Amino acid sequence: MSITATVLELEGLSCSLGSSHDILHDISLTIREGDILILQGKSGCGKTTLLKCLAHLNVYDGIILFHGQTPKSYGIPNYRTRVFYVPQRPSLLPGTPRDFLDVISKFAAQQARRKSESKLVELRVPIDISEQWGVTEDLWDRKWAELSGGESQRIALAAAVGMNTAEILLLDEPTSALDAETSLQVEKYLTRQIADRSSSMKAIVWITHSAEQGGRVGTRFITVADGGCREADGPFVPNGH
Ligand SMILES: Nc1ncnc2c1ncn2[C@@H]1O[C@H](COP(=O)(O)OP(=O)(O)OP(=O)(O)O)[C@@H](O)[C@H]1O
Repeated sequence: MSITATVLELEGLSCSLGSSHDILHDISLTIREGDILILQGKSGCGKTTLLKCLAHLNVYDGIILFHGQTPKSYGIPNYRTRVFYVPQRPSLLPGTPRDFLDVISKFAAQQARRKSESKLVELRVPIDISEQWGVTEDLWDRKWAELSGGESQRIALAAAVGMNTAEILLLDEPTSALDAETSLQVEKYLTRQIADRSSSMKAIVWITHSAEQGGRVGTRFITVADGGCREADGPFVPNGH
């Protein structure tokens, strides 16, 4: 029996976002190589809050370990290029997608230097991926705020996967603004990346409200409720339908 490597561990994670009660309370979870972990639950139950804790974007109590070390030990910007959060509404980001790519590429280049790799950071790759998903290159130079929801989702995802720095992708309803055909294309691309051993991407934590999508892409299924996480055998289908 092969033992799959642990990538990310949470121990006793709680988060209150400054309110008087915990939104998430004492969550422990292990994410392993090859996991596509589906996060489900009612609106407002804390799914995005959990994703943002994993990305070290929220203040939390408890421990997060990435390959056995804390996010701070990597330097937070470097950690965030490896545990990469793709927001539900990238349109709230400042500047243009190309500015975003420049920032990630600087961290990717630093990462490569640290590992003494000579690999060039190839900025064309994310643009080429987005073109496969129907986004033309000129949109990379528009302000995020001037893109449609679906355009900004595809561009943010293409940036996240195309830089080949992310080991864990944290996806917040990544296809909610896409048509069915493009959603399927994106799903196929992401699941292939996880199966491809030469890809840097080892696991995905994926929020979706669609049980069908969860069933197509997921390998593990977590329901967030009452501040905690419960693992199930399959996607959660509301009202048993
Ligand atoms: N910055 C904040 N400060 C205080 N409370 C917040 C903040 N952000 C979110 N909340 C609250 O935390 C709870 C969890 O929100 P969260 O966005 O994590 O839910 P969610 O499960 O992702 O919801 P949805 O499915 O609607 O996107 C909600 O009650 C929300 O109102």
